[in-house]
Amino acid sequence: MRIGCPKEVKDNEFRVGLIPAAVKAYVDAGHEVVVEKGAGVGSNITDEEYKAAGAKILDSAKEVWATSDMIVKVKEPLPQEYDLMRENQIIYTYFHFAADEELTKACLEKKIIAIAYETVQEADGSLPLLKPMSTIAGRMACLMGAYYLGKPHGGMGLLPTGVPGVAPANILVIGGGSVGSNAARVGAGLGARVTILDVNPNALERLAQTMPSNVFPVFSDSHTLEAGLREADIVVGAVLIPGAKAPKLVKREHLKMMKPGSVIVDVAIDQGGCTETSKPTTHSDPVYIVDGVVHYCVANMPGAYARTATYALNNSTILYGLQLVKKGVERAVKENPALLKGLNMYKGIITFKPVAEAFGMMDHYKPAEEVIR
Ligand SMILES: NC(=O)C1=CN([C@@H]2O[C@H](COP(=O)(O)OP(=O)(O)OC[C@H]3O[C@@H](n4cnc5c(N)ncnc54)[C@H](O)[C@@H]3O)[C@@H](O)[C@H]2O)C=CC1
Ligand SMILES: CC(=O)C(=O)O
Ligand SMILES: [Mg+2]
Repeated sequence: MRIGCPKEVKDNEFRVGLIPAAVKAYVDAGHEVVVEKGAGVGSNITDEEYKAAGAKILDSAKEVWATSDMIVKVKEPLPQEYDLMRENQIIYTYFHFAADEELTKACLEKKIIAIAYETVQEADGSLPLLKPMSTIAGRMACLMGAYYLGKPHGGMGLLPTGVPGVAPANILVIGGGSVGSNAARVGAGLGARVTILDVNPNALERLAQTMPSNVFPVFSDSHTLEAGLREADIVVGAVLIPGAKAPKLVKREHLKMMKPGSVIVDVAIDQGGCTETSKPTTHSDPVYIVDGVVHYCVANMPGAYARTATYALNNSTILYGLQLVKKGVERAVKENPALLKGLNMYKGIITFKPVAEAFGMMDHYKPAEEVIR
């Protein structure tokens, strides 16, 4: 198989789909790897390092897309990449289809095979290809919140650590999975009082056992959410129903109950966001204000810490990527139920139900098990 890695095109996206060690692993398995010139620069990886690992460097994204059987990326294809996708091409990347109807329709029309990192799911419910980036975005969330609490950045002017004689911030984290637990830990490290909400009793139990004493795991319902929003200086949106549009838990009317100059960091924005007033923003223009509340909704947060993120991502993607190329996509997903869950689209058919449901496109849906026999 020929594996291609184009340079990312999203705003301030410095990650790259392959590291040199991953290139070497594919080459050692008997495959060919092509990398777009300069694709690794944002993660401090040179073309020479890719060449030394066995890759061929191509001058343009067009050549990479045109000649590869499998594309390995980080972010979803953007509109300028839609015409580069080819029928039957495997695209192995984050898609977050349920938040993006235009992307869903473009990929269906192009009849690609979409293996979405974010829905590859092991039997224990874990999301091994989302987790490394959730860890990074979670660790960033309270730092971003802290920054935007600063008066020059639109916030109320509260230093989250507090100082002797003045109380620290209250932080509300909605969702206690990978993003939420990492956000809570960093928030606690800053010295804030952290409340973390979840609906899963097992998640609450795990948090209660592992979190520092200034983190309070609480069951999430309309009352605890409202109480948390009223007292919060920073809110972190970290809920997920895998592959589905995020539930809009924070409503427009909630903003009026919140403190003026408080900050919402809606990490769940890549699945549409868990706040009614959230819309995706970029690293170049990360925040906007609604009803006095600062909204930070960057959909590719880990792109800012690309060196760490690229390596963390590859540590997980290579295991499943090798299965795809060694066995071919059909046999690989048949033999590995975790990868089957990652199959979101197969040659013009949606194979992941929450995506079809998000856009009323059930007529384009067939279960993955039926499509791959
Ligand atoms: N913006 C960005 O750059 C990034 C965004 N993300 C996104 O962050 C989101 C969270 O990801 P993870 O933490 O990995 O997911 P996860 O599956 O580890 O955790 C989600 C948690 O939300 C909880 N939950 C579901 N419904 C809830 C409700 N109604 N109230 C309270 N809790 C609820 C679940 O029980 C679960 O514990 C995802 O949308 C993910 O794609 C992840 C990385 C980067
Ligand atoms: C998960 C995701 O959307 C990201 O890392 O950018
Ligand atoms: Mg998008």
